[in-house]
Amino acid sequence: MTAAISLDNARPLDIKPLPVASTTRVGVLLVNLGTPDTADAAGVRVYLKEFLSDPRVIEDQGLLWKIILNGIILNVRPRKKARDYQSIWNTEKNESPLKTITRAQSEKLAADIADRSHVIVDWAMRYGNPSIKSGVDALMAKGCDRILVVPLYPQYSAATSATVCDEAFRVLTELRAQPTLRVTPPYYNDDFYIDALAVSIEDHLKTLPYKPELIVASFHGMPKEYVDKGDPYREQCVATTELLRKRLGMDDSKLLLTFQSRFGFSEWLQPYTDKTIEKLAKDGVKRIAVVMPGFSADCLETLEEISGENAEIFKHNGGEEFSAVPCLNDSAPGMTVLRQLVLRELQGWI
Ligand SMILES: C=CC1=C(C)c2cc3[nH]c(cc4nc(cc5[nH]c(cc1n2)c(C)c5CCC(=O)O)C(CCC(=O)O)=C4C)c(C)c3C=C
Ligand SMILES: [Fe+2]
Ligand SMILES: [Fe+2]
Repeated sequence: MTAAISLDNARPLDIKPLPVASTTRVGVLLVNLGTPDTADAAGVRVYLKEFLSDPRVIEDQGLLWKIILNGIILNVRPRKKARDYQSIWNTEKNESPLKTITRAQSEKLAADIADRSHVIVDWAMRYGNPSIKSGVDALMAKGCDRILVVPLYPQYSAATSATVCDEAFRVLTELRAQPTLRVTPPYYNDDFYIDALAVSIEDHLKTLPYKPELIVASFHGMPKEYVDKGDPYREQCVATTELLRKRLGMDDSKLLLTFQSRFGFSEWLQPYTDKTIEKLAKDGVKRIAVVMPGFSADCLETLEEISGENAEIFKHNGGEEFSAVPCLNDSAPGMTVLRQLVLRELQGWI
């Protein structure tokens, strides 16, 4: 996988169109990570149990892990995390922001490509609801015999992208008449993604009454061991950050790369976001902005952990101004990313 990492993001989009396959309908299924159905301990418990029982996420699912998960984590963590979810919950729709935003992305993408009337767009969550199975069933019920699965992660990791594929293909194992599946590749180095990130940062900075001294690009972390075993995730985060630096004309002292959301006691990818932010404040940096390029939608990890916890860490240690750049979400630049990615990968099908 290492050889596949590329900083060459100049792939043209005007590739000669392939001959179009004769098909009934084509489905596009956007898939994000998943989130609890309710912001109470019971809802978070169900979600965490499914998530943390996935061997793509916790690779060692041995007896010791089962004891820790069922005996400690699922008894302690849901109560605390339920409070965190309550602090960001979309009370109007009674759902987590990750669901609201993924649905909006799906609806806008459908409207964006409405001129291709035989394409149907839907969305799903890898853990929780709506499930990948319900998404595949719904698309098939509408006559889709080809489905493009879109893992909503710019950088590939086995813990995110691969487990979406695992589940999509597992769903197909239950079918006699299967639809044909395609999966979009990671888009960590595509021009349209880097441009959208740059525009979203520049637009956000214009809204601030101050100029940040530097920007922290914080990606979700993972155990270092997974990368040591060959997961290309870190290299793709590095590539995204380098391309973004180039695009914004910043060096590594002005656009820092960090990893957040450490879980458990093993070493995760470093530098850690919270430790970096603490050190910056202690070193006298007063104004920072944080961007989270690895999240295609705002969620617990961006809204609570970064905008809440990490802003607090910064200010507690002497920092003065902290601002988080919203994720691409269903913004115009964000929708351009999804449209370009999907239309490129649908070639030959539409
Ligand atoms: C070993 C555990 C985890 C790995 C590996 C991991 C990788 C990973 N996760 C995301 C994206 C998201 N993670 C989110 C929440 C979340 N992540 C973990 C653990 C691992 N993630 C947990 C236990 C949780 C739940 C919250 C908590 O208990 O701390 C979310 C937010 C979901 C939401 O409801 O808003 C996202 C998104 C990526 C991209 C990634 C890749 C390395
Ligand atoms: Fe996570
Ligand atoms: Fe977190």
